[in-house]
Amino acid sequence: MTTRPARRSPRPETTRPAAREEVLLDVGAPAHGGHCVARTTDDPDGRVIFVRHALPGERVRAVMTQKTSKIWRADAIEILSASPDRVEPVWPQAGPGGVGGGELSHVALGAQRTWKRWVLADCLRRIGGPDVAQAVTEAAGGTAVSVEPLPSEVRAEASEDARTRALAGTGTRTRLALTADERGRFGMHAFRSSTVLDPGRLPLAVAAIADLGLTERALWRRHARPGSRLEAVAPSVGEPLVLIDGRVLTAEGRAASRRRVGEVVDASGLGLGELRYSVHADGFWQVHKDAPAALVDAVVRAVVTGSPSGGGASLVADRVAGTSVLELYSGAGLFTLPLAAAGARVVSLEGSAQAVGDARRTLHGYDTVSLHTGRASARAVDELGRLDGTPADVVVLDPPRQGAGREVIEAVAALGPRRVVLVACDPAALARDLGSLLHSGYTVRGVRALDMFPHTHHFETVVVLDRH
Ligand SMILES: C[S@@+](CC[C@H](N)C(=O)[O-])C[C@H]1O[C@@H](n2cnc3c(N)ncnc32)[C@H](O)[C@@H]1O
Repeated sequence: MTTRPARRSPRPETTRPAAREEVLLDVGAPAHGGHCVARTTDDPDGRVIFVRHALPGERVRAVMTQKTSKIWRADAIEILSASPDRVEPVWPQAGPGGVGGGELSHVALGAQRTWKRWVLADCLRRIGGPDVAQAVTEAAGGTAVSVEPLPSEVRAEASEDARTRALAGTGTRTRLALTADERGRFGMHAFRSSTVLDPGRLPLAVAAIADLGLTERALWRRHARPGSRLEAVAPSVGEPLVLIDGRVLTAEGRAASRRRVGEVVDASGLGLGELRYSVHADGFWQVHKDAPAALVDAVVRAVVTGSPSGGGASLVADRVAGTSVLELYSGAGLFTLPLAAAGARVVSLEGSAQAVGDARRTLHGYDTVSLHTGRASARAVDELGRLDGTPADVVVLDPPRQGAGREVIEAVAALGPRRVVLVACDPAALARDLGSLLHSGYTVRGVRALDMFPHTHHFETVVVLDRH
């Protein structure tokens, strides 16, 4: 997810307990959503409390933050016995009672990936069921799927400089959203709340955004009303842009003449050189600076070889030519371009007309591509999935957080492509979508998980399935 944190529906205001209530908790395994399962120390069989800012194996003092008939939540405020994986948080303002979006910043980066690995396996088992869990484990070589770091984190974690290692996973977000408080100062929402807090120096953002002083400088406040939304974008080509309530500004705060930015993705590992995109500054684009290249590599390899991993530069141009691909949830054409450049015929479907407009600009030179605007549905899959009357060879899906859902997945299976490549930013939705595919004649061939959102609980998974 994400992604630029996707536009959200109105924030669920946490049902805070009327009086402050503190509890002592023994913390168990991580659960999907960035918290751990915990129970009070005096009642190990008692009701589960989902605790944030803690680590498995810790004993913590926590303050209850939500108590409903369905869920009890708490924030760890004092660590009574600390996990060896606990570190000085890279973003203290995202700690207990703080802003959302950095909920794992107290966890060593390697342990964050172990956490996500556990959550993926747990979702596959609990939500997908034993067949789904087993199919994915077998495709991963008989073990739980590892969540891999992206190149920036690999470099930072291997650094000889302790400070660089400690800051690994920071400075990588090229998109960021803020909201103005009642005084017009830009900040971030507290977790599950409409309250706007000062997020500090925005450590997860790339330097080009962090250096804009978005939360401090009067330059930006001048354009704000209470509740104003600010989006900052640091593209791979050119200067950053700042959008305040849709108005586009340069890094100096002057009105900008462009709404689109250029993005370049290095696909030389696939033998495709540099891919050039044109995208609206407020449109969807993968937020980690390494994510577009990592995902393009995984998805194109998956389409061609059945495995999202591996090397071999010349593999694409040799083997994708003539392949027909139906791509659903195609955004601004992140995967459409390399697939077309490699010689595939691509029919893509995307819900946002603006994103399809961007893809048209990027892909204007390709007559092997047909771009459609519309909602992914069984009917759309049926209508678009046959190229020259023959079902597409491969279907690529990269749905939003809620997943593709049974209707779309069953329509894909009914179309009968020989291969399906499913990209998922939510492991629970992935488990559901995989369950539908496995029960419709597909088998898992390859899987890869990428830590595209360090210091949060989010990650991305690419799964390849072949028809049996
Ligand atoms: C996770 S993004 C992936 C985009 C692209 N693959 C990328 O990585 O840049 C999901 C995309 O699905 C689109 N979308 C969301 N719901 C949709 C729906 N019901 N039908 C079609 N597209 C949808 C969104 O506009 C967004 O562009």
